[in-house]
Amino acid sequence: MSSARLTLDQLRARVADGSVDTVVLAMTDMQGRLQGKRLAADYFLSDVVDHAAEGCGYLLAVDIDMNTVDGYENSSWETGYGDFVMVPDLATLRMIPWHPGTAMVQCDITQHDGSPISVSPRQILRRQLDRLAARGWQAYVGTELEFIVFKDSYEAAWDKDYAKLTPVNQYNVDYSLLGTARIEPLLRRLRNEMAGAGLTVESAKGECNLGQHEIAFKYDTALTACDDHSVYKTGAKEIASQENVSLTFMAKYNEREGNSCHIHLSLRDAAGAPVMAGEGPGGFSKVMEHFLAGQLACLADFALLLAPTVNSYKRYVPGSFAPTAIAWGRDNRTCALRVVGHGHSLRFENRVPGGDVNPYLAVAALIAAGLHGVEQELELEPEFTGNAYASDAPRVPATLRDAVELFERSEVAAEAFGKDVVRHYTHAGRTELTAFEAAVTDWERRRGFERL
Ligand SMILES: NC(=O)CC[C@H](N)C(=O)O
Repeated sequence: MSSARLTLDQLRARVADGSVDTVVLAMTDMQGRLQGKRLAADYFLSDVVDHAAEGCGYLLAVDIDMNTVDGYENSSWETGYGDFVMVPDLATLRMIPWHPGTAMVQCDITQHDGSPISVSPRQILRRQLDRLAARGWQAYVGTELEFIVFKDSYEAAWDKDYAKLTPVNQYNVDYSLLGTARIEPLLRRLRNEMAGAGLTVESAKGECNLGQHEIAFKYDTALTACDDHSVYKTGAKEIASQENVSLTFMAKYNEREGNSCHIHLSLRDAAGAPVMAGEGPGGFSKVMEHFLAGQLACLADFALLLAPTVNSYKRYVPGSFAPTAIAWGRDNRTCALRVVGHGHSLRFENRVPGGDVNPYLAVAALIAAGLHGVEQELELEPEFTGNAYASDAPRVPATLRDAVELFERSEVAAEAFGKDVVRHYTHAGRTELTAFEAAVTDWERRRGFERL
């Protein structure tokens, strides 16, 4: 456990001496957002630690706008929109340095009888981690979120309909120290306060789009990496808001470079020895060959879990550093799957997810894909060299509609995640498509207002 994490005894001591008065009880919803309640710290200690708390079951059945959506099995008007149980996972207890006197705990979501709610993202990941554990393996994960910062506050951005915002940099600031210096007070707060929340910060760097930046955190065990990702994403927006600016993780803010969330994954055995490194070609083990072959085999089927919105698919543009080709290469940024490192650090990077990804669902998808490759002993195709944008390799699905249909039909998905999970997230995808089709966009107005 990182030293910045809190034990329950440490929390008790801080509540007793008055340095903590609030505990945020948080869960990650389908969209990857932290939802929950702010609890009086005394109430958390006296009641919630032992008896958990309740939240409305619709938190795993609404759309991004918090609209009720018909057709979900877990929660609906028919079921009376009753509560589920938010069970704090005390291993996630941490300070939230950007709010005074505040700690946070993240939750598993269960029925009242204690059985897990299968469509909860954290549970979906746990199920895949259990499958790995049955083989004696543990996944290590790093998620790399990019974001774009604007001088406008969130409220001002809303009032302007998110048009004509002012990015904090006016030119491409990829690796630019001048570029990061422009917003170092914000970046420094993000780095230091995330460290205070228990994340291990590595670095911040500028990126290609105007005002685009990335902060890198050290990899961790898969569940912790996803928990931390959720805390960071919410926290970054909260800190930006305190600084009177806004930042977005949306996959494609404009027609320039999108916001990626590359996900790195490696496996270790119970003794901590690398599972992916071996004596085979390229220093790969047989497990690595099969696991990577599984990624190639399932990427299109599982794209919905890597790219959940209409907007996600706009990133996949040739020459944008976002992938279009389902291929693997060694340190090749034109492939969806980029293999890097050796020995302990040998891992693959899946470059498909954007900043709108739900990390629990994406990491679950990567593990399920890998295990499919291992179970079926899939043979790994030769490494791709050169420009995969110009190759005839299979393509990353081009639209959310394609991804929904592929996921719905996928036998591997039904087997790995369960049919209820496939139905649930297929329905979420279709809900998003229906909302999009009902929207009249600024693009349509520009095309049609005068000229048509
Ligand atoms: N650092 C990079 O490779 C850039 C990634 C690019 N911004 C994307 O959306 O995929």
